[in-house]
Parts: sequence; C-alpha cells; structure tokens
Amino acid sequence: MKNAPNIILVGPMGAGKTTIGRLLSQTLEREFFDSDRVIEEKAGADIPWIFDKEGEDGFRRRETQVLQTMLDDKEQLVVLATGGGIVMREENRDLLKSELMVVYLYASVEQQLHRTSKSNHRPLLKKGNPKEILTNLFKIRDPLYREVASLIVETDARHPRAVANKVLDAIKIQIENSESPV
Ligand SMILES: Nc1ncnc2c1ncn2[C@@H]1O[C@H](COP(=O)(O)OP(=O)(O)O)[C@@H](O)[C@H]1O
Ligand SMILES: O=C(O)C1=C[C@@H](OP(=O)(O)O)[C@@H](O)[C@H](O)C1
Ligand SMILES: [Mg+2]
Repeated sequence: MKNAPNIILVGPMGAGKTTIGRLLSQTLEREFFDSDRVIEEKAGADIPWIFDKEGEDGFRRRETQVLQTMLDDKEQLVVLATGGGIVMREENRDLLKSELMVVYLYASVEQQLHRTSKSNHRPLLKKGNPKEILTNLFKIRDPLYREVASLIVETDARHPRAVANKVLDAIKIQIENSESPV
C-alpha cells in the first residue's frame, strides 16, 4: 500500500497508539514517528522532566511544533502516533482535520486504566486518582477525538495485531474508493 496517506493515531492514554503505530509502520514499510518520542529527542529530556520544568503548557507548545513540522513535510508519508492530549489545541485539531486518515483508537476508561498502570511515565496520571483523571479527560476529549477522526476503531477486546488489521482494512477500502472511476 505504497499510496496510503499519512496515518495518524489519536486517542486516550493507553489506547495503544504507540503500539499499533509501530505495527502499522512494519506492515506498510514506512517510517514510524511517535510525537512524544520526537518531543523528547528535540528537548534532550523526557516527558516527566518537561512537565516538571515547563508545565503542561510548555509541553503542548512543543507538541504543536512537532505536529506542524511532521505534517508540513509533504515528501515523506508517515505513520504518526500522537499523545493523548494532542486534540486539546484548536490549531492541532485543524491540522488533523486536513489529513485523510486520522484514526481514533477507542478504549474504555477501564482499559485505559489497566494499560496505563503498567508504566509510570505519564505525568498527568500522577496528579491524583488515575481513574478519576482518566474519566474526566475522557469526557472532555472523546468528542474532540471524534471531531478529528476519519475512522474509529474499538480496541478493548482486541489484540494489537487485530486492531492494526482493522486499520489496514479501512485504508485499503479508502484507497479503492478514491481510485475507482466516477
Ligand atoms: N489492543 C491492546 N490490547 C492489550 N494491550 C494493549 C493493546 N494496545 C496496547 N496495549 C498495551 O497497553 C500499554 C499502553 O500502550 P501504548 O501503545 O503505550 O498506548 P498509548 O500510546 O495510546 O498511550 C502497553 O503496555 C501495550 O502493550
Ligand atoms: O493524554 C495526555 O495529555 C498525554 C499523553 C501521553 O501520551 P500517550 O497518550 O501516548 O500516553 C503524553 O503525550 C503526555 O504524557 C500527555
Ligand atoms: Mg503513546
């Protein structure tokens, strides 16, 4: 599927954006970027450090810069996993809405909680009760993910490979439709 567009994954923490993005990039033989990793590489510091020193605002500024730079580059088609808060800024949502394949990986709060409990590199979840935090963020962000998404894929009871296959099937259909004569 060399002609597949940029594939951009959005969704809450623990939806599997980083995991699924990597799988998609292997199948499509295309470079994989995770906006969180790009931010860390550019800053020379990890996300907890950035939140600590610059606050969430500083992190969001860096996130917007990375998104703009990645989507500006029309030479290279990519698989891009974003961070769960990418939809908070309107300018980011506008950028995402201009892309052909933005996939909302849906996960229930229960699954988000279970999957994020395996690591402790998410500073927002350290500010209080993770279940309450994830519930509140989900109320605000779920409509925003839906606003930018061209496809929604349920991940709760699906193995990562099955989630990736759902995305690949949808891309195939989109390419077939865009290439069929009118
Ligand atoms: N569909 C899935 N089913 C079960 N576990 C998953 C699934 N997708 C991701 N995971 C696991 O959940 C954790 C968080 O995944 P990650 O890709 O970092 O999510 P995100 O980038 O959306 O925050 C990882 O341990 C990963 O292995
Ligand atoms: O939801 C958020 O605001 C965040 C999600 C994280 O990425 P993941 O969604 O990949 O965990 C990371 O960008 C940062 O900790 C903030
Ligand atoms: Mg991630």
